[in-house]
Amino acid sequence: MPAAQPPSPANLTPSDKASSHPEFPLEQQRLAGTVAAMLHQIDVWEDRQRNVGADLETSVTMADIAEEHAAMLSVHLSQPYFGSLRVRVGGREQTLYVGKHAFLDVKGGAKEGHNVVSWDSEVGSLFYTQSLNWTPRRGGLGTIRRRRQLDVAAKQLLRVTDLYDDEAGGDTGGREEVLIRRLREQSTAGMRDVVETLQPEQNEAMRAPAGTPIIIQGAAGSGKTTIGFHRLAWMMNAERREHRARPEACMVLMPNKVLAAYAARVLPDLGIPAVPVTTPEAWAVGLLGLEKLEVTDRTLTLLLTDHDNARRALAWRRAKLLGDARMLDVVRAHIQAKFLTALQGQRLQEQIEVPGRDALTFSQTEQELHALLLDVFAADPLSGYRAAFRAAVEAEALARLNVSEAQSVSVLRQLSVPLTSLLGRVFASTTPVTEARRLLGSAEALSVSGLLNDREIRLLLADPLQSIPNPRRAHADVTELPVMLAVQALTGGIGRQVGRTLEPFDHVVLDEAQDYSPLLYALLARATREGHLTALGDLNQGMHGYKGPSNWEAVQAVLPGSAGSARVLTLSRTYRSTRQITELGARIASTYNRAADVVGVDRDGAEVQRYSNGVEAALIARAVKDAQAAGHENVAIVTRRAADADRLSTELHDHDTDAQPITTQEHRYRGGVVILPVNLAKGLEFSAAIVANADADTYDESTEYERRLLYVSASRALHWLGLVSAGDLHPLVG
Ligand SMILES: Nc1ncnc2c1ncn2[C@@H]1O[C@H](COP(=O)(O)OP(=O)(O)OP(=O)(O)O)[C@@H](O)[C@H]1O
Repeated sequence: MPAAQPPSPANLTPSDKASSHPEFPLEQQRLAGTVAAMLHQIDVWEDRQRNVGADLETSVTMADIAEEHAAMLSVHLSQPYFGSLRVRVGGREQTLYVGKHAFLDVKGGAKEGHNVVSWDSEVGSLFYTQSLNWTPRRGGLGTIRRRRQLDVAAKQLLRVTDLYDDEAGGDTGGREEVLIRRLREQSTAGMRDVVETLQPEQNEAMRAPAGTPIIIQGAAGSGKTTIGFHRLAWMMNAERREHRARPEACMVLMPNKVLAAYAARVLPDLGIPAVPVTTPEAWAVGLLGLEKLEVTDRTLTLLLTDHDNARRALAWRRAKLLGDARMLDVVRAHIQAKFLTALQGQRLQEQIEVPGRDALTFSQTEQELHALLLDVFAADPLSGYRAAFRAAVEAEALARLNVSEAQSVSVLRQLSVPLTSLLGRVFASTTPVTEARRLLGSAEALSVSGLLNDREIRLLLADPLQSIPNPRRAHADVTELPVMLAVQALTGGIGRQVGRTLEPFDHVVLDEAQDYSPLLYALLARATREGHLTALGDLNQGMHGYKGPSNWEAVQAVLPGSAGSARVLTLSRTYRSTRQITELGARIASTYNRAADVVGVDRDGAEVQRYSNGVEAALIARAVKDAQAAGHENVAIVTRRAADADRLSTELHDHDTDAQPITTQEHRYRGGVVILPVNLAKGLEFSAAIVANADADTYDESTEYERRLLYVSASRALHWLGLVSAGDLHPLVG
């Protein structure tokens, strides 16, 4: 059944029956008034003659700031708002308009002004909740009388939909109607914002008190990633006060670079284009200063290729233990012992010249240095032991020599060389990669903390991955990377590089959070302001249980919060796909996940199309044509492996089908017809998806991991899904 061209603001016109709402003309008038008020304000800001201050410099600054305001507001002229709220406070009724950007209509005045409140303000939240009462800041009781969605595009009102109306008996069902209209739209080449249709439970998760670490748990398509980005934007609002975050001081971590680039496209729409988006591995190797390091996942290779169950179990348990949060203290105890040993026999004695004073000597005995280092360990500095020890010795010198502030620069310069050489003797041999491996290869080093029992130490010393080759280049395995990062964090520091110093991130968002170890969480918590980590994940979708936490409690335990301890918030509905696609996905997921019963938005679509028993490339080409004939431009062909995608993209040429391959992390998704392996498709979504090789040979039915991959492949489509096999289709989807 070919899908009709789904409606979108672009192809809706006011002549639709939507304009039949009795207040449509009134709202139209109001919109014209708001646009005029905004235009007037933009003119005022752009008029450099008006923005004059006491002197030239102040005038230039004022004019620049005004121009910046004008530029920010101009972006929102075409859609000043998307909804309104009729509220009653203290016996007075008022209508508030809600948009993506706040606007204060100075000229219009408080009464008939065309003000717009921002979606991420406290008042804006009232548009999304289910509750009908609230306590305004000034006290008293506020009541919601009406919630109204206003579809606006290109300064035109397209549709008026009441979501709740006191006078019409309360809930109108309009919220679901608006949501379904939105979900019928075609996919784009980037993640979209959902500011206009945020659902109540998503709104609540997004607005969990700032300063509280949160873990958003939800099934595939429940909007976790989307909500994580919205929370980040919400964190930038001035109303968050001391918790307010700066875009450039935040970080988003996505599981691969293709997804990172796809998701980052939502940032400008949310008004936060400057947020860095990267992957945990890229961030880790960058911090280690080893950008060329190849990151492997040899445990995964072993789990997929080795049939010796005992060895597989050993590899799994060892990887789990490497990511255990206790490893931070294991590393800590080991390197502290190492540095204290290296300090033995060291002392410092230096002649210092200070003009106008007799020759001075600054000296530190081994015992004194030892005491300073213990103080540094106790302070647990963000900058790491090395920098903090240097600062401690310098502070000691300035205090002992009792020099003026002006003289201190010269004193520190004279101390610099001998101090660097002392630091070299104590810390130099500790590079994160070698030290982590030294620790993991020594029973003695592993036992220093007293945290690991003999069985655990033996497990870490074992090498179940022996048979899996290592690359020729310098490499690190994903399972050992967090231990290396722990060495780095404690010795050289961890956080956001600002010039030559490290500062904590204002806020960090971690996607696919079920695939990262508690140790990584402990390190991220260290690198970030307290309580400012948002993790998005689904324990049921875990592809890499050996790397991830066994439960969210293990993560909560290592995430301190300044405004409350870590909370797990669950999103219960899924939004991505039509009923037909959601049902097929649920069938696959139910084979490994008893909690697979997710509630999807009930949206009807095309039947799932099946193509089998023929020439593979010809069948895929036919599926692509069918998807396009059904009106879908963004079509993905999902393969099991990158090599299949490369081969098929060539073979498809013989069938007049051009599919762009996305087979490495360096490729970017730009829309159109693409062909990509399932590991790079995770997190992406397309109007139509075609699962290539959807058969039991490719996705081994007896292996849970393979069934999980089949689920990921089959759950990428919004509207149209095709399943292809040269032979019979996989029993789970046939
Ligand atoms: N409130 C909403 N309004 C409109 N669309 C929504 C809403 N919430 C989610 N969506 C849409 O649902 C789809 C899935 O969202 P998203 O990718 O954030 O989910 P996810 O939980 O991270 O999925 P996965 O686990 O598969 O990565 C996207 O197309 C998103 O735009």
